[in-house]
Amino acid sequence: MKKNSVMTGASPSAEPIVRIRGLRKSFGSHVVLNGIDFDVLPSQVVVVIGPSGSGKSTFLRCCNGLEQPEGGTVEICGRTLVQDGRMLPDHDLNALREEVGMVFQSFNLFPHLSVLDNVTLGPRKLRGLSRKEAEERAQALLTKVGLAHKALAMPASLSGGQKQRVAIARALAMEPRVMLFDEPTSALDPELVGEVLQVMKLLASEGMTMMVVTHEMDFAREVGDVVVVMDGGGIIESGQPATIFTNPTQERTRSFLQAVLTRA
Ligand SMILES: Nc1ncnc2c1ncn2[C@@H]1O[C@H](COP(=O)(O)OP(=O)(O)OP(=O)(O)O)[C@@H](O)[C@H]1O
Repeated sequence: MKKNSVMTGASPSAEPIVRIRGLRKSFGSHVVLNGIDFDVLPSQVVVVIGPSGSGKSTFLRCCNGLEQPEGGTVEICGRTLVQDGRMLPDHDLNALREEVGMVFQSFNLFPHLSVLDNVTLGPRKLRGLSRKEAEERAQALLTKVGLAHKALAMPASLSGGQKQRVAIARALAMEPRVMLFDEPTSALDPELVGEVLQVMKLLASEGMTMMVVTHEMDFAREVGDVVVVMDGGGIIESGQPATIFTNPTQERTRSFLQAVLTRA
């Protein structure tokens, strides 16, 4: 079900959950982010698209402190993660990171732990939940992602789509305020993409605040409240999917969309 802006509560006057100002990041002399300003409002689904190498993943990784920017500010839930390129000290950084769930292209499950233990580890170790509490929460989340029957399985026995759904359950177990998805379906065989997108659509319909880097244009069009187009280290335009996909203001957006949609 596609949300509307009333259901999302994402009114322009709402306080942003993620607030980014002047974000700059380089690798050596290569400027990857050239001063990004952006807000993510509660319950918004922001889909970040753009050509390969345009800085999408780096942008996302700066939003939970996985990359250290040289300049600019990132605030999560009103607390400062990075200011003028300086990160929070480790202890505070870890606490703030718990507000931000991240799902990677490559799943990153712990291979030596069962599905259930993958999902309970964070809440037990970082949130101090008892095993019983953590397992109850994990079972509910595994049910939500359609994998209750795999609780005792090991990651190696799962398909890529199942691994990614476990990774989503694991991130949700920390009860994050915002979920970041970095190309969550790019490593999957085409027939497994749908089951992961379905879970993401469910989260969106429940009002989860999400930032999603993806090459899945149908997802961007159907589920995104805002589509952000990156190119050359900056946001070249952003807006509602209907506008971005039918009437982009930038020629670069038009040619990018033409290229990916023709390829699909
Ligand atoms: N750790 C790193 N060290 C050096 N260069 C890097 C590093 N991470 C990213 N880059 C470079 O930064 C640029 C942006 O990379 P990024 O992964 O953010 O782009 P992207 O838009 O997500 O690309 P893709 O769609 O191909 O994943 C690329 O040129 C990449 O090679």
